[in-house]
Amino acid sequence: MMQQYLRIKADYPTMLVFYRMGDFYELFFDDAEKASRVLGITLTARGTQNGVPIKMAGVPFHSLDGYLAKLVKVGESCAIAEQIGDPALAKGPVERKVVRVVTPGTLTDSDLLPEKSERPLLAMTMMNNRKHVTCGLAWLSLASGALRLMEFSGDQRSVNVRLMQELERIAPAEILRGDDADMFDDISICHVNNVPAWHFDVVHGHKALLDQLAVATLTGFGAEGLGAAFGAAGALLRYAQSTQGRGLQHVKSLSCETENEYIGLDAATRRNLELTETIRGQESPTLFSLLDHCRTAMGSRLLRHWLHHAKRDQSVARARHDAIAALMQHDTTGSLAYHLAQVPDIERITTRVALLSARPRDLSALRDGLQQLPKLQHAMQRALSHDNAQGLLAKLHHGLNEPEECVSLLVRAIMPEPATMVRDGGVIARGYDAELDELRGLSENAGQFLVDLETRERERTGIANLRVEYNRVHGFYIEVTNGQADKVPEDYRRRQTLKNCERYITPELKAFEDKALSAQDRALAREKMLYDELLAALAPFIGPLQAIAQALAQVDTLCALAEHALRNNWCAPNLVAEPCINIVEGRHPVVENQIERFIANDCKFMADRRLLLITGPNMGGKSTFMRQVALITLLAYVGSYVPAASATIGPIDRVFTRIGATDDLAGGRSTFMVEMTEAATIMNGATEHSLVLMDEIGRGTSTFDGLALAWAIARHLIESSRSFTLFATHYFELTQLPEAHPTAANVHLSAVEHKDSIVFLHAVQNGPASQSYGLQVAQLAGVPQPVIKAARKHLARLEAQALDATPQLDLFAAPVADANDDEAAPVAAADPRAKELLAALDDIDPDAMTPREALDRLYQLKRLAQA
Ligand SMILES: Nc1ncnc2c1ncn2[C@@H]1O[C@H](COP(=O)(O)OP(=O)(O)OP(=O)(O)O)[C@@H](O)[C@H]1O
Repeated sequence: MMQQYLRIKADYPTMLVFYRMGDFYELFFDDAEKASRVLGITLTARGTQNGVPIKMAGVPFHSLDGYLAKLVKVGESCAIAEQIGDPALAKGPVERKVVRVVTPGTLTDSDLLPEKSERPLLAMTMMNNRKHVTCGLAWLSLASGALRLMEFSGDQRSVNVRLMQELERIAPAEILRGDDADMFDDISICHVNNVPAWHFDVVHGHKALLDQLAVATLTGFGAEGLGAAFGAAGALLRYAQSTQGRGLQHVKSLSCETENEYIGLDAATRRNLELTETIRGQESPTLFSLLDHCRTAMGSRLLRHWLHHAKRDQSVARARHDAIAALMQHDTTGSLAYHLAQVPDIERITTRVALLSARPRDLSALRDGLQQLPKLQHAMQRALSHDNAQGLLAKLHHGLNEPEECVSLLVRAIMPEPATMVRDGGVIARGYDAELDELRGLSENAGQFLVDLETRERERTGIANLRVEYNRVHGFYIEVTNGQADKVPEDYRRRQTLKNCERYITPELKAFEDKALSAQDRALAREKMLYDELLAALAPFIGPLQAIAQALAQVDTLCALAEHALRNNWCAPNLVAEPCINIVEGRHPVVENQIERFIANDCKFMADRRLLLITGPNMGGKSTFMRQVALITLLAYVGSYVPAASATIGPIDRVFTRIGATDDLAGGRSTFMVEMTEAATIMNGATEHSLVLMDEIGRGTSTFDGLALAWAIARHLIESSRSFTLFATHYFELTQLPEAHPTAANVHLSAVEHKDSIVFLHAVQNGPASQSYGLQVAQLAGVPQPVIKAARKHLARLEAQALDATPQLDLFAAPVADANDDEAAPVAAADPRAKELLAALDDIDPDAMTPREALDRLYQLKRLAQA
């Protein structure tokens, strides 16, 4: 047996091999140790190898999926070796074979997959031509069958940056790369697998794609001219097929993403805008958690995809705006939502049908879900009459046509409420197969036979409490209590003795038992065969079912967006050709739901107003305002309505953000390093169609370095990038920028002082802020009074000094003398007037003065100070 195990293990050296032994799956050697550590199962030993005990750990067969889920979550891959031979016939160990391989990127089991997100498998390769590098990506969501390719090139550095951005966007669960590649060593976002480099052969990859899609050319998919991406696709398909142990008949189409198809969002921006994950890595509150009113998991997954993939092409978003308008106007969302809630995850069920792993309840749910389609079409009818809806909604309406042949097959074949597993029987409907019905009849009629037999035997023996019964272990028997045992006839054979009774069998009952049990076995075998045939018969419907799933997902997502827009009074954005962003009374979509009274703010960018310098107190709402502008812009391009009174937005190619300072200690970068890396990305990538958010750049270093950098960065953005930029800062010196640069303007968030405290108005107003209220905010935050007092004193001194310094901005003036010293002396060193004052004070002997002299001296000191 161990030899057999080692043979299997040799084929799957990097995976955990689960080896079926009776009711358990066992792991051995290092696999056992790792599994026991990750899963918390007991590590034991069995036998020895070369005198060393063989480590072993096992899990019961019925709880395998739960354990697999845990392992996959931590990035482990597993191979499941089942017994495939018949133990009764086997000489030596039963034959075993790996029937299933589970890896993080190739999951299709509903128990192992997250419902609302995809877990794509991605293959990547880089081809070098002198200094020119081309990166090819291919990725596949096995659970939906969506296969995508992409290629980009440039010098090594720019390709690396781009690659990281794409990986953040695609968020693969598992990455494949050639075992010769050393350039992707620093990828830490998911599990990376090395496969032989020759798997990435371009010619072979091209052929693999043609075979997979059953076409003669890839031109129709827009894939002409690709190279490296074909190589990646070849490696990807080979790996995916090997894990499933069969072809991938649901992977039927291909889409090629072009470089500039989507509004570019780099990794930091996706995080900062909290699209689908908060900055702390939680699921809510995010834009996705806010908008996800979807009734199906397909809709939720599509919404998540849309949020990360806003297309630059305005017509895509416009068609969605029109569809939402139609759904809102005719108040169709309620009835649509009701019917959508009855629809199962048709996309993933279809995949399991294609992989022949669909369970009976998948098929009954598919049947019931498909029967909702006419009702959904009916519910959409009214919205269709809306003028704007001729486009997208009409297409989707058509896409929901019921596949009658498929539904009628499922209705005929599957019981209304089938059993969970085919092996338990009770799955195939009555009337579908005459032979099955007959076999079932035989075992089901047993009930009547047994009742009759019981009556007859009671009469024959005169035992009134005699019972005929059945259990799984002993089969059929006649039970007689001990007191009546003397009445038992000759032909009763004892089967079992219990404390109070005896159990017997008769020749007649034995003959019946043989017939009934064999009929049951045959019925189960027949059902299994019919079920397999049914899955095969469903194969032609895979394409149409995938199309229906896509239409359903879109209807669901649009319906969710319409519902949110209705409930929160959002408006339809207007996407235009001239460069501008004009938001009137905009709100932050997430924050407006969290606080009672959100103050709406306008934001206006146009050709001659490109950079807004935002000043204002801490807590004044600067970050919220900047984020809301980015989110409204993005939402408009996603195709959603937006939280504003009106929004007119021109072409946008990328959104960049530099918000908040976080350490990347794991990545070995300090706060300031992260800040500057992000700023560098922005200045290298932003164009005049980009929207840039810069929040307090430069605060991670010394005041003067920071101020100098912030100044230079702002100037670069104004003069070179010419992007639409929101630039929040606490450096008041920067508010002078608009004087020299007319495309920059000052705005500020206002606050008013009330006694010693401060009230934030959260309203964006023109012009720079007058003060920063840092101490008041610190007081609000509970900083102890003595500290506030000391700070206030120190601030007064610093301000006095600043007044004396050159009024013009002088970045490289000498820094303040010892700022920690509480005494006046160091100040005197810097100021000749103070020196004079101090000298005059020194001259005074208060004890030797009359009150009159003292008063005179006081006036003299005052004059000195004012001189
Ligand atoms: N427009 C608004 N209407 C009502 N409340 C708001 C508004 N904007 C912000 N707030 C509230 O003020 C809080 C602080 O906002 P925000 O973080 O944007 O301030 P900030 O100016 O960026 O502060 P800091 O300079 O300290 O980063 C938010 O948590 C929110 O509750």
